Amino acid sequence: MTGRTTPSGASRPPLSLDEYAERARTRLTPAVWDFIEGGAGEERTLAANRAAFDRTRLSPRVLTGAGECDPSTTILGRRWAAPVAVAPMAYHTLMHSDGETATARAAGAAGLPLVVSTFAGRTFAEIAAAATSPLWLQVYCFRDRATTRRLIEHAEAAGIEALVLTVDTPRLGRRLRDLRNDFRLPPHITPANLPADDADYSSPSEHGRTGLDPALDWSVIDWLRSVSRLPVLVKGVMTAEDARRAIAAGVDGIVVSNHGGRQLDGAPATLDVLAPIAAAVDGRCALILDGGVRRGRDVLGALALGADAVLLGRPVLHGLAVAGGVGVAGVLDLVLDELSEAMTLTGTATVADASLLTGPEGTSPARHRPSGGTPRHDRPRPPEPTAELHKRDLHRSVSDPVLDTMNFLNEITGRFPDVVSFAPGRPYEEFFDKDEILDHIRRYLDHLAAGGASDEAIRTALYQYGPTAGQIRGLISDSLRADEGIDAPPGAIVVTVGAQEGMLLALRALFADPGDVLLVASPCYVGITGAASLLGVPVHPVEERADGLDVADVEAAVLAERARGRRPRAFYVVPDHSNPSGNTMSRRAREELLELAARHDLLILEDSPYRLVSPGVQLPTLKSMDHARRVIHLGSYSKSVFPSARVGFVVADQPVRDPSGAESLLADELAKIKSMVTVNTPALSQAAVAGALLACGGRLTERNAVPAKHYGEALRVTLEQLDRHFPEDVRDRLGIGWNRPSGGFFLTVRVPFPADNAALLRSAEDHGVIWTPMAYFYPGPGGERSIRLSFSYLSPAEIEDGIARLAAFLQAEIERPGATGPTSGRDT
Ligand SMILES: Cc1cc2nc3c(=O)[nH]c(=O)nc-3n(C[C@H](O)[C@H](O)[C@H](O)COP(=O)(O)O)c2cc1C
Repeated sequence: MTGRTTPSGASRPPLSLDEYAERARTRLTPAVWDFIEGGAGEERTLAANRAAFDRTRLSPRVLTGAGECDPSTTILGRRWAAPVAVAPMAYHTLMHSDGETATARAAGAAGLPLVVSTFAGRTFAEIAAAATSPLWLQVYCFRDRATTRRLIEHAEAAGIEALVLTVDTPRLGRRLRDLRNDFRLPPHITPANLPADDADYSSPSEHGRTGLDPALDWSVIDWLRSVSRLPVLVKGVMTAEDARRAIAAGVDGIVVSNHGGRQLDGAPATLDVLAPIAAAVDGRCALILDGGVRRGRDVLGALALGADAVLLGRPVLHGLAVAGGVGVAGVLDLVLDELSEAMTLTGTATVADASLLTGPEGTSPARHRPSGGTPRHDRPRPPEPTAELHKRDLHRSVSDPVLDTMNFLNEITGRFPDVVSFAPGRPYEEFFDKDEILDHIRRYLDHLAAGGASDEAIRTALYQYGPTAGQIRGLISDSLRADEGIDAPPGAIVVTVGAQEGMLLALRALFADPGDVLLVASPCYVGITGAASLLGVPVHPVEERADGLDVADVEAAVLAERARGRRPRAFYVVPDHSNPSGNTMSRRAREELLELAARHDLLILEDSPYRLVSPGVQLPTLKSMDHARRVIHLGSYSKSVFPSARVGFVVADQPVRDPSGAESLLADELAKIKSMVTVNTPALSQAAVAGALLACGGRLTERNAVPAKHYGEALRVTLEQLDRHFPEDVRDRLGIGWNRPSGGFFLTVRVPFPADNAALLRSAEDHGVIWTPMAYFYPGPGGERSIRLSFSYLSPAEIEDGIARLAAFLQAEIERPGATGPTSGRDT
């Protein structure tokens, strides 16, 4: 260790990060010192960062019984020894020839992550070989996106775990010290992970001006997601509003940063903007702060104001300059030691408790006020600390808006119980008889007895765990043959808890590689996109045209994904009376889709729950037309029997060969997965559905003749009322239109204004009618000016009343000033 010589002649390690800085200064050339130490302009922001921490006061708390403190924390699912990581900084090789490898080794020894700069001086492979703790990549987005993409791909190949997009650098700030020094990198200092071609990296500011993309907007997050599946953080957010935008863009974390005062001089100190940003973020993603952290207690101060962790910048470079990796280790150990001291003296047992501390010159939060003069024996026992979970530590799907889609609707329905609701896609309740369910179960038991089953066997079938793939597969197989022309042996069927479980099983089994993509017709039933989100399956929406799905669009999507190096694995579609659009694929389109599937080795997930409750003759299912076993058919009895049974099924007759050459069916593999999901579909539910199938000889079309007529009538009344309120000339003038499905539960109405949650609220509040914004069903942008009307749950009289209310709402909305301006997304 290179320490200074004390008056007594002994060399001692630095006792503070400032001492490290002092020693580093003497070891570096003035120009390099200025390069790392300097800020932009008059360095007001640089100074403000530190001053904000200097103002911070932490109140000591005594006799808390906290004992040994635990500074460890979990960020993006990984345990860190303390809430500190090394900030991304260019060219560690300027400080020491080992550069980032030394830093990575020291960070690993301390159990802290390193954020590797786009301009690292050592290669990702070298850094990864030295690292033993998480590595993240800081990303600068270049004008040439291909360079950025390759950078990310190389980093991913080396095992980088997250991307930190720096968003405060459309150009480099004017750093006067560098300008005065005419600072240039020595020829041997180059960015090891960027192309060494014609780019001149010697002047960072000059390269920044020509290389960095100055026109980035929030869509860059989508772009990053399209090139990488890694978590994405944005670094450089300084306002609550931008934090909200970042969350809306789907980031996994935010770094509150002013780039260590090196960009906009005059920007506030990061610590000063932290609290409002933390309030806006509200635990929805990881929140990290950097700038001016120079002591362990600064870490605690940032945590107290809502940060989950901090990045340490310049002090790491100081350590590196002083003694290479040993110096970095010294710096990190010192910070952790100081943090431990601060935690212990403030009675902060864990980092979660840090939120209870005082902020800068703040006051102690009420939770920590002493309990006053209450006599000891009367005092209530302090409450047991409850386990507190953070959303950011949960799987990212729980923050996916898809999984939240229906919350707003439910909330509105609860608040306005008297509205006419065109929202729920539910069967009409008048068709249910409270005693019929018992008859169904009785009939099934009689059927088992008639088949020779003993009382004991029947008892077992009803009360015990059952076969995973289901116990009514024979009846389902017969019914599919009678009703749908689908020839599926019982062994090719798995009985599921609703079609929803079928989707989950099929996706889990089929999507084995991160490059496998699910294509979906869009707008799309949220059950499938939600399941894909749970499983981390990437989704590529294929947009329906006004008159339905065009198979050429599916092919274009297949080719586009192939060009990106991903494998389109399956296409999900509701061919008949689709939810949500109501469209039906023509026979020709079905044939074309099957041909396309054969041509491109694509599987089709066919989901068709509305056929058997729709009037008239239905087109053949894709599965009945499928002679090459390309179609996996997802079935549901929710509409054709009743939804509370939660019984569905999958027909998966695809042969699966294992390495020894043995063959099974995909259904067998799905059953294995099911054994770890729901074990088996409840026997009671299967018995009820079986009884219903037996009652009609498996012919659900016959059983549903009356409901199908009713739903057809509901559709007719809905269309008739729309026509009545908006005759052709009126609807053309107003810019309103709708499709005319031939069955199902839904239709789409196009409107000339944004049909968003705010409009829905006005519709409920002022006009007593509810519908579903079509945008809910688009995996990407789209549907902003369309609504879904569901007519299945309403009587003709309610529909008549509801459409009159809807007409009044549409009229009022069109007359609202500015309501019919353009939207950013596509309309349907
Ligand atoms: C020499 C130096 C190089 C830097 N290079 C980068 C970089 O390549 N990418 C980036 O996002 N931030 C970069 N930063 C900013 C840091 O990541 C961080 O925001 C800042 O240094 C934190 O402030 P602190 O140094 O006061 O701790 C750099 C900072 C310094 C001092």
